[in-house]
Amino acid sequence: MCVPSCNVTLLQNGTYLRNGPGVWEVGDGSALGHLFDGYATLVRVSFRRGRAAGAHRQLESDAYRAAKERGRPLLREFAHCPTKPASLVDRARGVVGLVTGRALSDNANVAVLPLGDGRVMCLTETTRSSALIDPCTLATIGKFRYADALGGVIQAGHPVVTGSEFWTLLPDLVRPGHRLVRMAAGSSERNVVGRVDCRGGPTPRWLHSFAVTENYVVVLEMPLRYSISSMLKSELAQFYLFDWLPASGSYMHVVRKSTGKTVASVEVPPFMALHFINAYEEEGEDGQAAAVIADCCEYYADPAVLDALALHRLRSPRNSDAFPDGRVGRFRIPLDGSPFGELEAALDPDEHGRGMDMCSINPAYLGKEYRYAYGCSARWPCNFLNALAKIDLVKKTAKNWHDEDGAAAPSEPLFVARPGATREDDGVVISVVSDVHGGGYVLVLNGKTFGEVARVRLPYGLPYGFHGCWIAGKI
Ligand SMILES: CC(=O)/C=C/C=C(C)/C=C/C1=C(C)CCCC1(C)C
Ligand SMILES: CC(/C=C/C=O)=C\C=C\C=O
Ligand SMILES: [Fe+2]
Repeated sequence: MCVPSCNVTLLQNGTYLRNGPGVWEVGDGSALGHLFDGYATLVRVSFRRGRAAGAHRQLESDAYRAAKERGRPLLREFAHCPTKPASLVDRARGVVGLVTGRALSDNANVAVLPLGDGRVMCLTETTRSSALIDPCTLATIGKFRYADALGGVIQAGHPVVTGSEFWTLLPDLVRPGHRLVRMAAGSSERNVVGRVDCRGGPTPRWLHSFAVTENYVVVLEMPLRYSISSMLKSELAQFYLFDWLPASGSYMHVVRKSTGKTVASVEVPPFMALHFINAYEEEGEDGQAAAVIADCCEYYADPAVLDALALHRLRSPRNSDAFPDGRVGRFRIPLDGSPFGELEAALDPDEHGRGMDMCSINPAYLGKEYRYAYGCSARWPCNFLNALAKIDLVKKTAKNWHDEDGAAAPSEPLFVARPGATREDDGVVISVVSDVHGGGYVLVLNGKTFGEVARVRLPYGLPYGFHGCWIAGKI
């Protein structure tokens, strides 16, 4: 569906793409109940010669098609289990569905990623969700078929994609750990680079994202572990598919990209994080990397954020059920064999406000020492993130943006650098804002001042989305 073009002043031509959940009801009101479960809705906003034009379209996953046909969700989503098996045969079928991944949803609503070779991939955390889309029409082209025999049913929600390569982690549900894999642009074959073993328990940890530096991959182990019994019994565990087991410890691992060897594995204070922001190497006096610094959006070691994103909580009166506090959690992981790492707030959370998640950075600083991050925050107690923040990690300050009535929900602010820029914050920040009246607009902020460059009002509101990307030039 197309929206009318609007006059805007912009710094370059290109296309903003965003993925996220958009449809929670199928059939006669049969509904999914969690933000993470909505069937994927893609959004495109193309900027050309100072004008913007947009479109949105549903991603045609098997899960979405089957739910529409049968009038109810049939596959296991993040927070949804289809009907409980009534007999032993049903249970055995469930186990086969799990081992093959066929019982798990392919609703690719988390990320949309240009692979650097013209292909654009959408995915969620099931391997079978990986799909290719046409960035222009937003049509679903088909499944992304990996040309390798790595198998496995689960993958990280956030591969790290540069212009030339794709890194991801494949959780191993049998021997708790993650395989680190790499795929070159233009190829569909993933190669195993190494493996990280999970510490302290029989099941792997949940990992939505990981971080990279120039030479290393940083893998988190928080106390949220896959519940194998939830999978086998087709029941929800304490936190959907996961159990919170703080006694099993929290760890951070660092793997060298060139060898796949784990060079550090340290215990850290308990934490809860979905998203890394960035990571980089800190030099010692000898000029060699002495530590890895990894920043994430951290919820004070409280998994309650997962429940806070249930739809009944998001639809409750705004000021009850306030969204859990968050901070920029900064890990320092020593590379000298010390057994412990540190975790502290990178700045006083009062600077950005309550809540902090969905960050982006200037992509040229991926894996390098950086200064600025842009994220969603909560200026006032609210059951959703209702503001945007530009964080200065050197001065430890933040600039904030919020809609006039303070109640709109702006999605992940995506930083787009100005071509030829030399300053880290020289560019714009794009966010799609859903307002409380059911409408919305595309917001463009100045990356440096965080002042408004443009608002492009949409003829209808769009749901809150997850992660986006920028494709420069014409697609
Ligand atoms: C949006 C976000 O932070 C996390 C999303 C995670 C998802 C959608 C995980 C999905 C899964 C399924 C779709 C099937 C069962 C396995 C699991 C990995 C939980
Ligand atoms: C943390 C979050 C949304 C918060 C909104 O208030 C969404 C996480 C999405 C993961 O991809
Ligand atoms: Fe995410």
